[in-house]
Amino acid sequence: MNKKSVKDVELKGKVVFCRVDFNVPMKDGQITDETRIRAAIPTIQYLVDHGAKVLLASHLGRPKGQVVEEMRLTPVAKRLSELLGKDVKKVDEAYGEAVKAEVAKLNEGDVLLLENVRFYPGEEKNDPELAKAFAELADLYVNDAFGAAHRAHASTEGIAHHLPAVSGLLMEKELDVLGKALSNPERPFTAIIGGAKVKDKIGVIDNLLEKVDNLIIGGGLAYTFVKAQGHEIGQSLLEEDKIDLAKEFMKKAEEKGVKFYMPVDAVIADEFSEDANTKVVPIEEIPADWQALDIGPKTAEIYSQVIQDSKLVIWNGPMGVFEMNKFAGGTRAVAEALAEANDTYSVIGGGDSAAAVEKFHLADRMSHISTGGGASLEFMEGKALPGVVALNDK
Ligand SMILES: Nc1ncnc2c1ncn2[C@@H]1O[C@H](COP(=O)(O)OP(=O)(O)O)[C@@H](O)[C@H]1O
Ligand SMILES: O=C(OP(=O)(O)O)[C@H](O)COP(=O)(O)O
Repeated sequence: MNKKSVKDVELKGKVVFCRVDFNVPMKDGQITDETRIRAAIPTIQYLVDHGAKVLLASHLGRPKGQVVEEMRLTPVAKRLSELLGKDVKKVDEAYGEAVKAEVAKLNEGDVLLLENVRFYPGEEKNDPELAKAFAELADLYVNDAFGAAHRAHASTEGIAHHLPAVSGLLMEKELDVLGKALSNPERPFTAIIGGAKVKDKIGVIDNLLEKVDNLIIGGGLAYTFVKAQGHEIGQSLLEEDKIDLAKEFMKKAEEKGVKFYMPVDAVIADEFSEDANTKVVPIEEIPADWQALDIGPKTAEIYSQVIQDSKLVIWNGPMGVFEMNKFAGGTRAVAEALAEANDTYSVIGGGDSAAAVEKFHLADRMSHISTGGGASLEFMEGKALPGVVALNDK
């Protein structure tokens, strides 16, 4: 990588504003998957070992510029403290006089976690004033938040214009591994796109159609495409204003010779709940008051076969609502197919996809689990990541 990293700069005695991605899944105040916290440890430990005073900043969820009690980073500070084996103090703000006072008390090797940066409206707007306020806390900026590197926000991009700015070790590793996989992809090259962030991912598909041999669609995303094919989808997830775009993608796939795989059957439910009544139906037979919450077994079989026949697979987004056992079958089938495909280089991206693989105890059988979903997709599309571009060149 042509960007400076923590290894290229003097750290001793420096106050370091280190942006990490602690956007972990939570349920009832408990962290349900700590992959992203663990992934940030090497950089934090490196900073500690080299005598820096470490300020950690992250977002959690999408609080939209307001304080949302359930999105405080307090549970993360507690878990981080256990993982690091040292006290991690947490403040309830992310900049300002009170925070400065805490920073002034730090000794070399101390770690202080700031509050969720998305509690401030300026964060996502990349407000230069907020970026300056963050920068005023520190001597050096380290970006280790690969998962948020595709966002040009005050703590991921703006701040880098006010301080010396370098990458963390996780950021460096992600860019290295993904870059190598993509520079000359082995073929057949397959992308599997699922999950629920329809708006974010639908644009990515356009670019992927230029690169891949097979494109597999699953998860909540799929039903906008199913609707575009002319089928009724009942209460399933739908992005109404993306139906025309979905049609265009299917046409483009055909023109480019990209094989486009969509669900042929689905597990449907009469409500969004673990206790729902469920059945498996062909994709064109979803009743009006039911919703599709997983791909069906026939679809899972077809997808597994495509995976077996691929040399490189990038997977982003679960095939169904895997958090509920009744709707985990499709995601499990895809994960197992990847685990069993010994000749296939598998790259898993996205917090939820990583959590799913972890849940099925298949994590160590994947070639690379990226901490970034949207970020890894944008990188693989060949887009510049603003959080990386803003760092100092070597
Ligand atoms: N058919 C579906 N309907 C509604 N939600 C779904 C469906 N399939 C998957 N999901 C949800 O998508 C979420 C993950 O979406 P997303 O954040 O886009 O993935 P990732 O974090 O892997 O990038 C999961 O919480 C899952 O429950
Ligand atoms: O979870 C994240 O993205 P991902 O679900 O695409 O992996 C990152 O923390 C970025 O979060 P955002 O998509 O709310 O900007």
